[in-house]
Amino acid sequence: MDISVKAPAKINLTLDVLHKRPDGYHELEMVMTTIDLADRIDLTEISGGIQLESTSGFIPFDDRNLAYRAAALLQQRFSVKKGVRILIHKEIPVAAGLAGGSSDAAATLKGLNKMWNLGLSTEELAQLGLELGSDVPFCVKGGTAIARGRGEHLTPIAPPPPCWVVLAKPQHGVSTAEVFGALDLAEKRDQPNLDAMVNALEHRDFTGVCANLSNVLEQVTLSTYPQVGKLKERMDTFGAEGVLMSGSGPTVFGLVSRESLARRVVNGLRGFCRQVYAVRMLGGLEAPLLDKIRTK
Ligand SMILES: C[C@](O)(CO)[C@H](O)COP(=O)(O)OP(=O)(O)OC[C@H]1O[C@@H](n2ccc(N)nc2=O)[C@H](O)[C@@H]1O
Ligand SMILES: Nc1ncnc2c1ncn2[C@@H]1O[C@H](COP(=O)(O)OP(=O)(O)OP(=O)(O)O)[C@@H](O)[C@H]1O
Repeated sequence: MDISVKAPAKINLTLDVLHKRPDGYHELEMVMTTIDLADRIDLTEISGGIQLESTSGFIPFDDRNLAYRAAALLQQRFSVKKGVRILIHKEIPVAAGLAGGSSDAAATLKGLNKMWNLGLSTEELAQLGLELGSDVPFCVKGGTAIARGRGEHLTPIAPPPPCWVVLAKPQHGVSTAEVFGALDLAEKRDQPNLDAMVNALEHRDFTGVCANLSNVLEQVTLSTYPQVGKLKERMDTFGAEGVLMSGSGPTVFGLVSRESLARRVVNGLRGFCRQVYAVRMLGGLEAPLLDKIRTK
């Protein structure tokens, strides 16, 4: 059986770091949502082992790849003898703060659950996903959610109102571990107003969503990479109605209510940045409409 799974990127509408935990991770509180910028994972059953190919040369092809590790985890945990060839059609920029690798891992877990008839629930897949990375449980479930803990305690909330998301990814990538490592929790920081964001989402209040975009990691990444700040300024100047860095960065996103304005922002940014995209929010649409697993 061949299976094809869509693996959408996420953005963080808010991101707060509450404290550092004894296990070295940080306790987070954030609002995450999926967007219609997606990799596609094609899975083909083979007699044994794991083979991985990708349209992108920028990702590892061995057991450092999160999709590879997702397949290996299922093989080991459930004594699966069958193998799989994984083809990753890469559209999400790498090391960008958009959870590209995590979403590939989540899609691989979901696709192989079906291909190998494992009968695992979404909750069980999310728990397995946490062994691969903090963003994987959210990527398994999708939609729009408050994420707490390392990112695995998920409360579904209302999706953002329909709008355009313009993304600009500077040429360099960013290491998530380095950004968390450079965060000084003793320093005063502008913490997001979670209630105000949730309220704006519930009321489909686009202006309220834009006004409450906030990410405490932004200042950390920005101080190492001033280009991120410049991109934010330009996005704002060209007319984006709300602008923020996603996750640990360096991708900057702008929310725009009208398509014509989204085009203007994209055209404006193209002179400064090679990787610019305009996509729609998914945020909850994907569950019924796209879900996602197509059997060929
Ligand atoms: C920044 C976010 O993208 C926000 O959505 C995520 O928190 C990062 O998720 P991720 O890339 O799946 O992160 P992981 O692969 O689990 O962790 C990478 C590194 O980030 C740091 N990390 C990550 C998550 C977390 N809650 N606390 C941390 O301190 C740790 O140093 C860890 O070694
Ligand atoms: N399938 C994959 N796709 C992209 N990167 C991968 C993949 N598997 C492993 N990686 C490695 O993971 C690192 C982070 O890449 P990724 O694109 O997932 O970052 P990110 O979008 O910043 O993630 P997050 O937002 O979850 O922190 C890269 O250095 C890359 O080499």
